[in-house]
Amino acid sequence: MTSLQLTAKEEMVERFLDAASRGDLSQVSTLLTHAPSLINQAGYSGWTALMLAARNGHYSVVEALLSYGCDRFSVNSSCQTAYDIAKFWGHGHVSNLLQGAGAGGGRVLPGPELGLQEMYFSRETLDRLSGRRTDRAWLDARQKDGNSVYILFSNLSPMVVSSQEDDGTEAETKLCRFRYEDVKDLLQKPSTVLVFLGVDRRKAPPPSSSVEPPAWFAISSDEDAAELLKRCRQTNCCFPTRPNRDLLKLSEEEAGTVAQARSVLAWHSRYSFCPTCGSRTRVEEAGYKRSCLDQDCRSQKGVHNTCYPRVDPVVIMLVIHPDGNQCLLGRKKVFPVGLFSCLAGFIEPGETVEAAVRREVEEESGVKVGAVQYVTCQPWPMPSNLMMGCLAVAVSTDIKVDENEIEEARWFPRQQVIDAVFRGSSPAFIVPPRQTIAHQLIRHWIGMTSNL
Ligand SMILES: NC(=O)C1=CN([C@@H]2O[C@H](COP(=O)(O)OP(=O)(O)OC[C@H]3O[C@@H](n4cnc5c(N)ncnc54)[C@H](OP(=O)(O)O)[C@@H]3O)[C@@H](O)[C@H]2O)C=CC1
Ligand SMILES: [Mg+2]
Ligand SMILES: [Mg+2]
Ligand SMILES: [Mg+2]
Ligand SMILES: [Zn+2]
Repeated sequence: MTSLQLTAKEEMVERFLDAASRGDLSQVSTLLTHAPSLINQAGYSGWTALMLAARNGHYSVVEALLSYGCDRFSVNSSCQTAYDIAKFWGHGHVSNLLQGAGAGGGRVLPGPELGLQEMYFSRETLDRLSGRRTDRAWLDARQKDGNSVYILFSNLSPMVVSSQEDDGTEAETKLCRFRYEDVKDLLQKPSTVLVFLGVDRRKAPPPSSSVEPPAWFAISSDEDAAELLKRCRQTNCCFPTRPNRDLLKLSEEEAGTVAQARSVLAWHSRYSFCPTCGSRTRVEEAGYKRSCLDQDCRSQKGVHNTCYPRVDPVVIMLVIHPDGNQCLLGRKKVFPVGLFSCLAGFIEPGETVEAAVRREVEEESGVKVGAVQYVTCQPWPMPSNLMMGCLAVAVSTDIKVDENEIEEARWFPRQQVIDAVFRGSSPAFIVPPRQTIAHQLIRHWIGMTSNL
């Protein structure tokens, strides 16, 4: 009798799932009225009625199942929700419905924001106007213009002001902005470095107007930091001391400006002498060139990239397990407790992006990588990296870490990664902050539904 009852129940689940899959709204409703417990039953590979209806784009069935209170967060054996499935199969109306159904509830699974987001440090609010860098008269006029904006750096940190919430927590960090009159004495000092960053795109006047949009400059000063702070009329201003953390608190717009300014200033601080002959150098082209003062130096002849700001290319990669459902993350000793991130490494001379990915992954984790796909990049001004983000597919899975670089590396199942990104109740590990390309690559992978 018991086995007969079980068979009947299994048969009912099958009919229910089949009706959802075909989009048979009346049968779905009838079955649910008689047996409400069917609603979250799963069949083959953990597929529920909601997932099957979503797979085939049956909007009204999805709507009915949601109104009956089905669990839209349940996942199949590939850790995909009905939302993932609808999105993958291009049923935008269904994925929007599933997305909207979550309003008010805590988000625990990916939403449409999982698409690649604008990368922190990459917003270009200034038009660099590189053609103007040699126009001395124009630059002089812009420097003295009362609308021009100066940002002040000490020891490669920009002066910022942090506002505080009532509860004492830090709300926002903003750049302190200065006018020509506030800094003109600093501009006279030989040790000061001045960089023209560009003109404000947000304040571009109509084409017929003769008014120019505000120009932005970065100043690096070796004056005592406490003295520099006195120039600001605001209280709570400071020069942050931990760029990797503190510079991530700026708005997207200011972060883009700081990325440009800090990278150029970091280059000035490292290249004050000619790398070719050791002579002194002269700053030219509005802070974008340093020329050797020795006329006979080889750097004066032919193409010499030592004269221009340097950028170091770095690969950063999320390595996917051959089963498609786990990714490889590692931690360095210096990371905060529990934090795991993508592996990364400097590209070596004469190396392609793909070869650097394969070499760094094998060096640091012992895992061999096959296919490599470029995804996106991020300027990382600590001091001047261009992070090239890739997805890489592993062809071996045994881990043997290089303890000089990495403390630990592990394969993390997709569901654990989802929980960590969306702060599930007890995540197995901590992901890097949203401002990092490592975070964005992880989210990108979660948003992919490669196993469907
Ligand atoms: N935005 C993000 O999400 C992330 C950014 N990063 C950044 O990427 C960069 C590279 O990552 P990392 O794992 O450290 O790189 P690597 O794995 O290549 O290891 C760095 C080490 O390699 C040596 N090295 C080789 N070539 C260079 C070079 N051109 N410049 C500097 N050092 C070199 C250095 O050794 P030695 O010092 O002994 O000479 C350095 O300590 C770091 O600056 C890091 O801040 C990393 C992860 C995430
Ligand atoms: Mg390495
Ligand atoms: Mg590394
Ligand atoms: Mg390396
Ligand atoms: Zn020289």
